[in-house]
Amino acid sequence: MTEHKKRHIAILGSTGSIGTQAVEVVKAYPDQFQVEVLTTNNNSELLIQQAVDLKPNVVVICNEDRYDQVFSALDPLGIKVYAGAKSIASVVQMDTIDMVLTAMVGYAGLLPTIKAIEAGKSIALANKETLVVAGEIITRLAAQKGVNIYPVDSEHSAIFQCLVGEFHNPIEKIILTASGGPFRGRSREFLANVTKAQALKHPNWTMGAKITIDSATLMNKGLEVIEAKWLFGLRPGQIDVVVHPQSIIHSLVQFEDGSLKAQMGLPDMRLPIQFALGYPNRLKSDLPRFNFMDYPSLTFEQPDLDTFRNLQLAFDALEKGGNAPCIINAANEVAVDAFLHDRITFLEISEIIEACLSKTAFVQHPTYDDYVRTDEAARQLATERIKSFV
Ligand SMILES: NC(=O)C1=CN([C@@H]2O[C@H](COP(=O)(O)OP(=O)(O)OC[C@H]3O[C@@H](n4cnc5c(N)ncnc54)[C@H](OP(=O)(O)O)[C@@H]3O)[C@@H](O)[C@H]2O)C=CC1
Ligand SMILES: CC(=O)[C@@H](O)[C@H](O)COP(=O)(O)O
Ligand SMILES: [Mn+2]
Repeated sequence: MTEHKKRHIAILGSTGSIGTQAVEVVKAYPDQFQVEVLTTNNNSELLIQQAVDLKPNVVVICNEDRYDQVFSALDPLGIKVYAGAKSIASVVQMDTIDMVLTAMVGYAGLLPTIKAIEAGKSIALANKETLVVAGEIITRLAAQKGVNIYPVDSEHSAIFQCLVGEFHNPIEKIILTASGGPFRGRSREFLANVTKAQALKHPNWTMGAKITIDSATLMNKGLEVIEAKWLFGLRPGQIDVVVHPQSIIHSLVQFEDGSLKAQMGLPDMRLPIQFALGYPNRLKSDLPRFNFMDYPSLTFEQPDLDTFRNLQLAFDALEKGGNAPCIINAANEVAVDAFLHDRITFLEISEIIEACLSKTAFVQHPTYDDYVRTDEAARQLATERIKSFV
């Protein structure tokens, strides 16, 4: 990015946790960024507010029932308004966009990311589910189109930051840090009775509900292991997880000479967001600084894979390959939603994912259509399984 040319950004999921922080970042650097597109699922009020503030060319509201409300607020300002999920997949291809930040949650991120890459847009990737579901076709397509994917996820941003200046040096392994979530150190007996209110209390990060539950089950770390494989071209044996309850070291790279590089900082997503949006420049910021005296000990533990089954299931899916990660992602999305609606217990989340992994038809070399079919089949199986619990 030159100092004179603004980067034109589409923020998909602008009303969520990452989306609102991205809006904060772009507002802090008006000479660096121009927002072209904002999208939301349902949150018409916040979308209107953001659009009045940032004056994008286009907004998309997925929920078609709210189109009229958004249109009547934004059309007089000359902002185009579209409705429906399909519109997101087409607006990302607009000529005026340089970079697409994928900050929507879940499988819904896959198609817009494919369309954005097809149109040659740089990707700032928060939506880890995209790479979990279809990492092979996404990375192949990005390579074909010469598109860079910049990680936003804090661990992957940390690894990317460690790799800057080292891209010619092979990685021996990476170490993803995990907070351990709100139930770190707890037994399965304890987990049997935990509530959604307890699971939604992340010790270090304020995030959307789905990823917060994933952190509590350690599925977030499992998804991140798979995300890392595709982002950094690693074999399963090159990815370790260590529990680091303070979330200060965001992850590490070990090189072939044995040297370890880590990226550290206070847990604040605005930093990885602005690193991805501004790459290769580090933008001067007044975000709070880390003080060693506030953290007299940084500690590390082994993850407990017997208690937190989801992390093991994600390693299993990674090892199996093909559509297995797509299966666990779909089952997890359905199970987490059911847990958030008090329809299943915390431990039943893993039971559902395990059942879907063993019962959904396996495809070794999936096409995009295979992923769509796998996602549907695994969701259906998970839904049936949930009904059988009631
Ligand atoms: N939050 C964080 O700190 C981190 C998040 N991530 C990843 O970033 C992504 C976003 O997470 P987060 O911001 O926490 O999530 P949120 O739930 O806070 O926000 C999700 C955003 O996506 C929109 N959205 C939800 N469902 C759909 C859909 N089906 N189609 C289109 N848009 C949709 C939401 O709209 P509405 O407001 O109407 O619901 C909202 O704007 C996830 O993939 C997550 O794993 C990664 C690292 C850290
Ligand atoms: C902020 C971020 O990147 C999250 O993915 C975070 O890592 C969640 O923390 P844990 O999954 O380690 O609890
Ligand atoms: Mn993360």
